[in-house]
Amino acid sequence: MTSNNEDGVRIGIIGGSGIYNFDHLKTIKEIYHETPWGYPSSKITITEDPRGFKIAFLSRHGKGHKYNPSEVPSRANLAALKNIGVEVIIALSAVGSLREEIKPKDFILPDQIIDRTKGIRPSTYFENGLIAHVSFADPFNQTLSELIYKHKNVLEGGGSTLHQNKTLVCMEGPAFSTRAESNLYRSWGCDVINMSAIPEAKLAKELEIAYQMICMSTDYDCWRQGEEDVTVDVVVNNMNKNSANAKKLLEAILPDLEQSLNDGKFESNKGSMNYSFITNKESTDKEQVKKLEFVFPDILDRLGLSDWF
Ligand SMILES: CSC[C@H]1O[C@H](OP(=O)(O)O)[C@H](O)[C@@H]1O
Ligand SMILES: Nc1ncnc2[nH]cnc12
Repeated sequence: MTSNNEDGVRIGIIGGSGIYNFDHLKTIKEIYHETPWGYPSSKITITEDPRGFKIAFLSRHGKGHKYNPSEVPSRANLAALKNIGVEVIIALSAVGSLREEIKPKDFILPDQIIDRTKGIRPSTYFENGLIAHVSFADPFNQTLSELIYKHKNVLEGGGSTLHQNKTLVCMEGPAFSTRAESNLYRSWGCDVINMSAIPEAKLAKELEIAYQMICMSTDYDCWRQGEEDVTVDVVVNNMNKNSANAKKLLEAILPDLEQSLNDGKFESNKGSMNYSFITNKESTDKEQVKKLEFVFPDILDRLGLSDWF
């Protein structure tokens, strides 16, 4: 399978609960292709901004919100975006707040994750005879986080605050947390909670994509006395209010992001996986290498196996 980046798309946006399209930009086309890891959760919409820059939008839970967080085909989602040329992803997510000072309708840029998923989500491209261990010490891209944070005043005008460098706990779901769990996460130093950052952030690292999640607070989960416990109703109501702010923030970020891409500020991710492969040549599985060509067209060169096919 070959790379398909003739559209020159370099930026991807993943929409979460309550954000199922990015329709204030001009739609150029929709793409829905199968990847070696199956179909993505939705068509990818290729849009063009006023400066002629192409942006790919993908809905994490699919049209009409049909995949629960454990079912989201994250490997296909990230592979499809990488295959069309995406180098940078901004992922949107509705989160619960575990801190008094992070109010519903505030936005958060996490810099750390605690993984409380249960191992039931496929979360690597490197298995079955081609193994690699990616460095995941810093799950988000700090350059991207800084770039987004510079535009915090876009939100402050509307009374919301943008918080930076917070710790996100990603739980399995789909049921929300018990009160004891919510308090436990607070005692661990977690600031916000969702069900979506894992494996998305891991897979983005494996694909050498600069990835930052913009979290939008919708509720105080269930730890806060006197506050309504989280329900889908509360999340959806507050996401309806958050989505206008999310689009405003994205509009402010995009010109800056495009300039940074043109200036090569995200080049350092490229080639980072070269230090992660561990399988020796004799034990490497050819089928697995073929599969990975979809996301790494130069995988044979990288593995020193150019004489293979
Ligand atoms: C609809 S409430 C729980 C749901 O909301 C968040 O989704 P997303 O991250 O895609 O915005 C959270 O992670 C859960 O999946
Ligand atoms: N309280 C919460 N727990 C997990 N995911 C969420 N998404 C929005 N609010 C949430």
